[in-house]
Amino acid sequence: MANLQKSISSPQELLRDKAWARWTALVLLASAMFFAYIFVDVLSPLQEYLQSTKGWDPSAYGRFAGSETFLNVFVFFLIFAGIILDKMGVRFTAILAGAVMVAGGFINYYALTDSFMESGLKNFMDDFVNLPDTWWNITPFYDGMPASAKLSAIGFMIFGCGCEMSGITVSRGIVKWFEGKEMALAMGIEMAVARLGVAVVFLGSPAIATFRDNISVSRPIALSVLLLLIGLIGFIVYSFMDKKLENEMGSNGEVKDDPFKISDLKYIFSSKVFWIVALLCVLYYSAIFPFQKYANNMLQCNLGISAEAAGRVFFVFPLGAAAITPLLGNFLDRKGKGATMLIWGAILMIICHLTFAFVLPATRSAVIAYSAIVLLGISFSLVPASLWPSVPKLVDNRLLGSAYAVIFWIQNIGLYAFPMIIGAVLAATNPGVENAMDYNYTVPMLVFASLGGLALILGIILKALDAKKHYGLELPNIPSEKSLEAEVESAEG
Ligand SMILES: C[C@H](N)C(=O)N[C@@H](CCCCN)C(=O)O
Repeated sequence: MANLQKSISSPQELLRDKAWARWTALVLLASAMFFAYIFVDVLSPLQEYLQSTKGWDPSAYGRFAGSETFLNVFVFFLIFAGIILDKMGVRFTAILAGAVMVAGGFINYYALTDSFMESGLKNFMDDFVNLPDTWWNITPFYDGMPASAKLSAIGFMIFGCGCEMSGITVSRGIVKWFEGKEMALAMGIEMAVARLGVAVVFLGSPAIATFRDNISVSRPIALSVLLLLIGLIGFIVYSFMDKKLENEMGSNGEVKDDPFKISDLKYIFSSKVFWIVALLCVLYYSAIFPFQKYANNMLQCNLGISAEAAGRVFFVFPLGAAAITPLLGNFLDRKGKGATMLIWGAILMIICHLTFAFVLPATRSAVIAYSAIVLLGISFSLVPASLWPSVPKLVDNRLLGSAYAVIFWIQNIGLYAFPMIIGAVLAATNPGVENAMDYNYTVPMLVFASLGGLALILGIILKALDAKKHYGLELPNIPSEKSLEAEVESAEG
């Protein structure tokens, strides 16, 4: 109805009504996310080389990997990012987020260069950036951690602020350009492009690091900082389009929201349906991204194969998700069924993790491994394709940036905690195991399956609540011609 009212009161065509313009805006926003996701995982396939050339043992690597979410979770950066987004708008926040990613990326690159190793800063990091390594220590540094890992962690945590800030800004930007149009398809394409970034990196990063048999871990990271810079330029170009659209909206009598006030955050925090979505998000994603960190080794242990071979099996996961997410987004735009898709996504995830827990160790079958990974890819399309486009149906537009930010913040807590929890569970259930190929992953996989079980319960509650309160989660984003005609008739008479 809101869209219909907008179209009744705004006869002049806006920039976002032109297909070429809104899809160009999407290309600019999605490219920046593609480059960001490349950076997120650029070092993931290089663990072995980080150890041999920079002395990073598994704990140094683990602390570095966990640092990405540190400032977002513990310094509440994501909450501030949401407030900045709602107060300052998409274009300011996009450029800020892009610049923060470049700055963090550059620090991470510098930490891995020879110049850093010869600098006074290295000695400073060795001597002064130390914290006692006790069991409760959740900081990204510990005494004895290589200086390059410490500075990399600082760079990565700054990058993580920019990356998550970009994530919420891009979602907000897509709503701005695609609301009432192909919104879920656009979000699906944006996420698909990001997944391609992850797939590209697992093949490209080792090839670039070992170019001409001269191993350099700083080479792929230098290239990805360059890509982040291109992403920032994309955000700057986007900001001109955003400005033009906003000017048109102002001069066209387009619905103007009340300005955002921080006290309005109480509407988000007091909304029951918002909490259900946020909890569903943290439970579901905690069984996906942290699983990704252990998947290679889990496949190695269950199938008795090398890390490279396991990587090739797991490669179909981001690729499959990239292929299916836009199709499901398109389905959601035209047919709806968002809450049902969330439920099916959780069911498929439970089946996959239970297969990894019980069936794979018993059969050691590559066919079963591939089938489960493909199913998980479908699950990882169903949930993101329906979750993110559903948020605008639950939250007022002017609070949308903050709403995405709070969901990301809660999700980031899970993303920070679960890699550690799973590591601890793996160690506790495999006492005395020394060879990394000999781990039994049944209990960790059961933990992931339980997260899926809880997400499923929340999905069912969400669907029931939607049926009662009519949020429209099961309705299409693009109103059918019939329903538009009916609305026009009722508006006229
Ligand atoms: C990790 C990040 N917080 C996240 O949730 N990413 C989502 C995409 C959210 C939409 C970004 N515009 C993902 O599925 O990767």
